[in-house]
Amino acid sequence: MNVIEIDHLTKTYGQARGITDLSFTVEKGEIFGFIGPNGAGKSTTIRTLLGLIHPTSGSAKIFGKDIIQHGPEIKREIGYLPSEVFYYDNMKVKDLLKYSASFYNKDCSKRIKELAEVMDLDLSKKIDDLSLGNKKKVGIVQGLLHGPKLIILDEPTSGLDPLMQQKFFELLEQENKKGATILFSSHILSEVQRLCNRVAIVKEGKLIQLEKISTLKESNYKRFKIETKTPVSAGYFRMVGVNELKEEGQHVSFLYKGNINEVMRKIAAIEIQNVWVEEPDLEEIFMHYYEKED
Ligand SMILES: Nc1ncnc2c1ncn2[C@@H]1O[C@H](COP(=O)(O)OP(=O)(O)OP(=O)(O)O)[C@@H](O)[C@H]1O
Repeated sequence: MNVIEIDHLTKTYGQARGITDLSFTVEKGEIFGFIGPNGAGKSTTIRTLLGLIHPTSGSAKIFGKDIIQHGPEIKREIGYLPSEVFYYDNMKVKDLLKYSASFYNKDCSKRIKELAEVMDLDLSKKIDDLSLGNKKKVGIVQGLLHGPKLIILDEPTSGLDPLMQQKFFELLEQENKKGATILFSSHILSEVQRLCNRVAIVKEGKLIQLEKISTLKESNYKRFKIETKTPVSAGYFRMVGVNELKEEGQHVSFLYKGNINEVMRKIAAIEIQNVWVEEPDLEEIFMHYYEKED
């Protein structure tokens, strides 16, 4: 079952491009990554899904229901963490969270306490006195307190220290195990790689790739690092499938995509000291997509 269905969604801001003809689906139970550089259209997509802005054309469904016709009903089952959180600074954290909880027809007080404990958030403090990271934690608790079926996170980790990021990810994994579907927007690839099953890559408002993280990593490039006994002649490894070739004396490195035997034969034909074949991280693969598309 699809929790999110985006169908040829376009949003323009006057003359400015937001997103263009975007289509993809997110299945129930997925942790779905939504990656792209600044200005790619991630927030525009999310804000459209939440009914905060209206699409110029196209449509989208959440839980099988049209986002415009059934907006308020859908939103009760969504937990949303915006990229930037703004609050009435004078309020205490617990009062703000109580107020947020009042929008749902359930008692969220126990869950608020649990979440605050996990995220190490002091409920008795005034919002005004909180650091940026702690304000972010308030947003996290606010987004999760009602046990939403769909969690939408827009660049959620900015401002959180590594320990808190880890705790936050564990929390998301627990929510996912309990059945929540997660849409996780980010420009930080390592966190998407760590958390998500599938990913949509957007660039300049358009979808350029939709892939399982495992496929994205496996079916593509391998990073070769080679140490030779004597310096190799310049361009020795320049062959079809080799990218980002760096030759520095006895050290050669490149990304390779293609028939592995061909590159192995090339390596075997010279005296080598050492060789490393690694999975490139998503960052490297991602940069490559972008270069290719430019
Ligand atoms: N209110 C607005 N008015 C005009 N243009 C806008 C508005 N909001 C977004 N845009 C434009 O739409 C495009 C997509 O922006 P969006 O904020 O959706 O990208 P993003 O991928 O979320 O990037 P970021 O990570 O920087 O938030 C950009 O070119 C941006 O300048």
